[in-house]
Amino acid sequence: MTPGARAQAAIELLDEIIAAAKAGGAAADTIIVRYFKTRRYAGSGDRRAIRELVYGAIRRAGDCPVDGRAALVGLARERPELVAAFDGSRHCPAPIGEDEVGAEASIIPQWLDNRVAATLSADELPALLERAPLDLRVNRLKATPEDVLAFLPEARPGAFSPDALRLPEGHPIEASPLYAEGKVEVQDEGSQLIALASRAAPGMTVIDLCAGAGGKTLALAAMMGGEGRLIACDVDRRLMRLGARADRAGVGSLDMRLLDGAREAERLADLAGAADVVLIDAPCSGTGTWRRNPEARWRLTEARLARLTALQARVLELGAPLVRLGGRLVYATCSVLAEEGRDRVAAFLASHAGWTVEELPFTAGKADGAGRLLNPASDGTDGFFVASLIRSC
Ligand SMILES: C[S@@+](CC[C@H](N)C(=O)[O-])C[C@H]1O[C@@H](n2cnc3c(N)ncnc32)[C@H](O)[C@@H]1O
Repeated sequence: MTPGARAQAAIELLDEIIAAAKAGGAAADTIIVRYFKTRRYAGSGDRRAIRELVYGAIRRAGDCPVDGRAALVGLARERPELVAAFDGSRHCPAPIGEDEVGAEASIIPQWLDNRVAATLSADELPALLERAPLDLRVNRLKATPEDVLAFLPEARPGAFSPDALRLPEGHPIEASPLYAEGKVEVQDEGSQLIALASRAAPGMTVIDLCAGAGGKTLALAAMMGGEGRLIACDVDRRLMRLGARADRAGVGSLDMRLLDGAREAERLADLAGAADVVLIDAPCSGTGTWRRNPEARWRLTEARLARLTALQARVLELGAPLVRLGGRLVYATCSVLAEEGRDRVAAFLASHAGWTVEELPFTAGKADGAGRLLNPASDGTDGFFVASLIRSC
């Protein structure tokens, strides 16, 4: 494909991605895979180049551009070599008009500027959109970091988590026997710290209330060393993928509960006051993971954020009664917004007597209300808020 045809393909893809973001449709990655399935003439070099253009345009636009052309013209204003691809020939985009400026460059959607500024400084913002590193968690059920390092000398130990290793970008770890044998999981070091915050240990009863596909459940299982009771719950069917992942990771017994969103409390009634640890990795805006998912900025709206904060309050209400006296409630979000993190926990503490705040077992992040806030610039992790509360009566 010519540079112009690649630019045209990028515009078409961006049009679809923008429409999907506005309508709550498929993710950018899914749209790109689908697009190339029906265009076999695009070789691997074309695909790589088009993908790079699409993500370049997404990363530089905090607000959703009016259309794909505006998104790519904005990128071309920063990359003069791309302007020539707009030459108007067959299968190529029309030349860029003199007064055509394209989508504005920004990191944060304008409506969120002040809210992000409440927790992060201006020099911490660019890292929210920089490429994420490739982190591994060594699965202690099957290996030690030393075992893994012997096979992966290119890996570097993480800065905070004893089980974290960082690989060079693009490393094909998923093709490695270490991965196939369940000795390592791909997991951001920040996610590993959320599991560590739980202080889960052998013999405990641990509930992962919002387990998703089980990334943190597997980390909890490794901390428990195969002893105790681990219960993974979620309202989303992707929880069912956890069985195969747990087998690969050598997790012996795991209670999986697919919850009905309207009747969760009923399904959890037998666990009231029973848990040493309840982890609530709450559904959130994902502002801390924009570097992996930059188009999520185009999907977030004021109304969606309000629905999420209400849901966060609800899952806290659901999880708190499951904690035994002296047990621990760990609340986390992969968001840097105060309303999803420190304000959520402050509201919980203000309306629930008998909970005390506990120090977290790591130094990453900065103090933020009752918890700590990790961010890519200072910690090299995704952005996370996490707090640990102990039930005292
Ligand atoms: C941040 S994700 C969890 C990610 C997961 N812990 C991991 O490490 O991969 C939040 C999860 O909360 C789940 N969720 C939303 N509402 C819920 C509810 N009422 N009860 C339990 N889980 C809920 C979502 O389905 C989603 O999987």
